[in-house]
Amino acid sequence: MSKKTFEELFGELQQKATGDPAASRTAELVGLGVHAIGKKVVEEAAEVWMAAEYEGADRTAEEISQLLYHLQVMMVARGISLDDVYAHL
Ligand SMILES: N=c1c2ncn([C@@H]3O[C@H](COP(=O)(O)OP(=O)(O)OP(=O)(O)O)[C@@H](O)[C@H]3O)c2ncn1[C@@H]1O[C@H](COP(=O)(O)O)[C@@H](O)[C@H]1O
Repeated sequence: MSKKTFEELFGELQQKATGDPAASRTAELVGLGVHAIGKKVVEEAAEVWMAAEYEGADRTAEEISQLLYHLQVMMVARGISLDDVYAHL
């Protein structure tokens, strides 16, 4: 199992965003744009909901990680920093 913090993943995604879309899912998604990323955010949010209602904690945690990943990709695509988000927490 890989372990990284929310902040470490965000730094990695910022680096990957300008890389080769064939080699990086992040670069591919950023290239596809906000509309495509938004659809993934909604899809992953629904999967979190379904896992939480009908599956175990491990599956729910996995879906939450995928939702957080796609939210971070949206942040990178829109030029939103961690501090921009933390300012609202
Ligand atoms: N944490 C993630 C991560 N979570 C989810 N995903 C992507 O989200 C997908 C999960 O969504 P789905 O279950 O809907 O999969 P899918 O149906 O195949 O997706 P679609 O092709 O239909 O959109 C995975 O297959 C990955 O493509 C992630 N892709 C990358 N990361 C991390 O991001 C970093 C950079 O990754 P790259 O940009 O790929 O180098 C690395 O540390 C990765 O571990």
